[in-house]
Amino acid sequence: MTSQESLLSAFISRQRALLKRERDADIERSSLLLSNCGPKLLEQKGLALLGLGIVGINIGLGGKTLIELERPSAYHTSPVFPPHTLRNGDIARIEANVSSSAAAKKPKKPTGSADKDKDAQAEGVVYKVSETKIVIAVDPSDSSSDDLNLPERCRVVKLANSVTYDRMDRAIDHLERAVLQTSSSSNDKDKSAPPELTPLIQVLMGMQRPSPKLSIPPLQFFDDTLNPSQKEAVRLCLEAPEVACIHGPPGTGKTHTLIEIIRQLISNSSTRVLVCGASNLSVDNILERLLALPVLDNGEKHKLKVTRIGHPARVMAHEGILESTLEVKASKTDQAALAKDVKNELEATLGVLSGKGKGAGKGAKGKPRGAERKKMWEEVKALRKEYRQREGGIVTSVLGESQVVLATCHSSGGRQLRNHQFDVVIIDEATQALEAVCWIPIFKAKKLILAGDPMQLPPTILSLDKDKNKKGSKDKGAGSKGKKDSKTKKPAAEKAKPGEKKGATVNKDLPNDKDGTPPPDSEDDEDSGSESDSAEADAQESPNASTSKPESKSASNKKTATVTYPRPLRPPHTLETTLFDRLEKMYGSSIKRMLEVQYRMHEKICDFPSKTLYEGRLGSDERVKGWLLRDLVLEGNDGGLGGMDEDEAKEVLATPVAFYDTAGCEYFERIEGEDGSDEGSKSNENEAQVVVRWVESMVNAGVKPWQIAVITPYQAQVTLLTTLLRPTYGPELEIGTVDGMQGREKDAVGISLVRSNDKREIGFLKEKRRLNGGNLREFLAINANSFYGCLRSTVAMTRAKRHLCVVGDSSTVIHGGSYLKKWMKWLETNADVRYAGLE
Ligand SMILES: Nc1ncnc2c1ncn2[C@@H]1O[C@H](COP(=O)(O)OP(=O)(O)OP(=O)(O)O)[C@@H](O)[C@H]1O
Repeated sequence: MTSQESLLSAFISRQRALLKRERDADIERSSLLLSNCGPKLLEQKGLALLGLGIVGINIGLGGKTLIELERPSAYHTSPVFPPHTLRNGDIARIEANVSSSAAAKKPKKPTGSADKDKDAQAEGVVYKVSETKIVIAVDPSDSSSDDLNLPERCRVVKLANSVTYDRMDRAIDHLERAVLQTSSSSNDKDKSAPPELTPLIQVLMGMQRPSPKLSIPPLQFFDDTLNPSQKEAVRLCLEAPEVACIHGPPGTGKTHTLIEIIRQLISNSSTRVLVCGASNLSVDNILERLLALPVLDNGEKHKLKVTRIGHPARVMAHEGILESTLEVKASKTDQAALAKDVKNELEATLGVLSGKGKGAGKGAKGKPRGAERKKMWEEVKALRKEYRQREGGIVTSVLGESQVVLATCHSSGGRQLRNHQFDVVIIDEATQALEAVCWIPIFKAKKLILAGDPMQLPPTILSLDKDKNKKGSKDKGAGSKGKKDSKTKKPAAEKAKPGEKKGATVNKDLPNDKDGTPPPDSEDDEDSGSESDSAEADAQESPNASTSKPESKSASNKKTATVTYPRPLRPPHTLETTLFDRLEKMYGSSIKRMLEVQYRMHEKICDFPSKTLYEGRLGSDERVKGWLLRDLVLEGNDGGLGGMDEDEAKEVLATPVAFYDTAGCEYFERIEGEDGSDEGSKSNENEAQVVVRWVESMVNAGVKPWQIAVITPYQAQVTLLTTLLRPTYGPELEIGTVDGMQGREKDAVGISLVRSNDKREIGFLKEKRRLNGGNLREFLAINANSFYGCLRSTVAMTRAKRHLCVVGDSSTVIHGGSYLKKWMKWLETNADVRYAGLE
């Protein structure tokens, strides 16, 4: 084996081992839950829906059987489901709804076990879910769920999603076969010819340098309002032969820039673009903006030919979204009528067989049995085959005509896109996607554009939590995600001892690197610098310059070391290292552009993140840099000053950043745990009262509740604040962890930091990406002993547009590592500091 081959093998083995560990952690989490909890408890935890009846059986794309379930009025007073976590794409099982007492009499079988009661259950994917109806798509090729002999009364239980892992594993197998040019990977049985080793794959895997820039004609921007850094990013992406990255800090117009790139790419050629996102929301966000655009084509206005694969997360947001789905488009083709006849026949036969859907005349008890049933199943199989063939032709023609196809990274690996190739693949939110999931669409194109912000939240990794739990980590806040942040400066106590290889404890069970391969990618080549390094060292180099110096390295490195790019491929240290991170490290700034003007925040709100996270280069657009609540209220917020004295109101509204410091007040946190251990979520009653007073002053001064959000990292504090604020201000005032807050912004944002104790302990607030985090995400954290079924929110200082108010105990928070220490110092100097106890 050459040294390059052993390097590639080491990288692939590490990816596989990390993915396996992640899959195991996920399975362990689900099966622990499923085997430990009865159905009632599962429903309470949002993982099951009980007492459902089947109301319809239809056929969806791919010949899948769509089983519709609702809450029958016979069992429930309300048809509305209780709160649950079943979402599109989740794997779920429909099973008999036996009562707990009946189940207790039977010998116990773990609900999550593979040993299935085949007669009374079917496994599938959540296809659609509304307040009152859930549709599960069952794949007929999974023979165990073919017979649909489902019970009268069912429940739906959420299962571990192995499909995602299977697709990622296959992508890594594919990668191995491509880079080593073997006909089979060490992991799979596929003996076909190895996939083409394109220049893109070679660049991504460090086998060749990026090729010289493409020469492109002078650019005519569709949107001439793009700022210079956005235009630069567009140019970089168009000129890059293989790969380009856009670094978009919060509110800098990342999506805006991507839209221009897509328009440029498809404007004058037959270029086809696959646009992927880490989440359905990010895909829909781009789709919505594309649908709003007219495109000039031969002098005439035409809508873009856009197709969305998979089910949109927000169907109602834009009427065109649903119209753009492959499903709806396919149903409108000329060939669709023929397929529809087959589909109707198929649905009718299935209805008879299940005794439920269309064609079921005899009721559940009159379902055909024996030979008659067998014969009907043969018919179903033949009809399904015919339907699939017809439908396959339709799908190919719809996709073939599309200039832009949009899908999540995961769903780009589905049957519909099999054998479809594109010129360019764009991955949005790439800094929140595992590298392996990015490879699913990468194989479908010759060129890759990644967009994201490595300074916001990394992908959620469950296996890191396991490691942390094993190591006795105490804090189980939203930060039970892994801690590693490639840019996070660690406080001295957390740094490795001299000679100790960082990551050694985490990776004990991973395969050793072969001789001669570089050590795993770790934090040791960065971020060991002093606290003050970031801002001043940043001034030395432009992030957009093609340079041989690394960006944001430790102070000493920055001052002395010159790094030669490209740097070799390294096996990842953790799955939190994204493809974006890795490429940045391998090729430096030559393949990346940072967007440098933000359009969201008052410049004061932007100042701290800019200095500490973005090397002081995040500027504010003229229109937003000075905007205050005062302007909002006085200029047509149709309201008076809510009874507040005008001068007083003006003062309240004229402050971009306020800090209520509770240091010395002894406003101590409370730990919400069954056993009172430090494991539980935390709340802070006195601090919550300060937040209430802040909200009161805002509203009294004329700010509307819908213009305000309160964010806190702890679920217990969210609950407390909700109890205190909701009765007065209603649901318009957003509090904490609502998943719909992802990517949102508010005019006034209050952050309640909660932590205050005399031990000076502070847990997951340490993660600086979490504080900056542009995305609020829900996170179900589970460990071996207990289930934290709460939806957590990310504290996001960059959500605020005109006013940010921080409430917390600086004397505790200052011990949360260098980033928080810096933040507390910054607040002391720059914010309007109000000592909570005195006011
Ligand atoms: N060149 C520009 N001129 C004027 N406004 C702009 C420009 N670029 C972006 N914006 C505005 O800035 C806001 C943020 O843009 P966009 O949603 O594209 O940013 P983003 O980086 O994708 O956001 P997020 O931080 O949520 O990821 C939008 O209101 C957008 O209209």
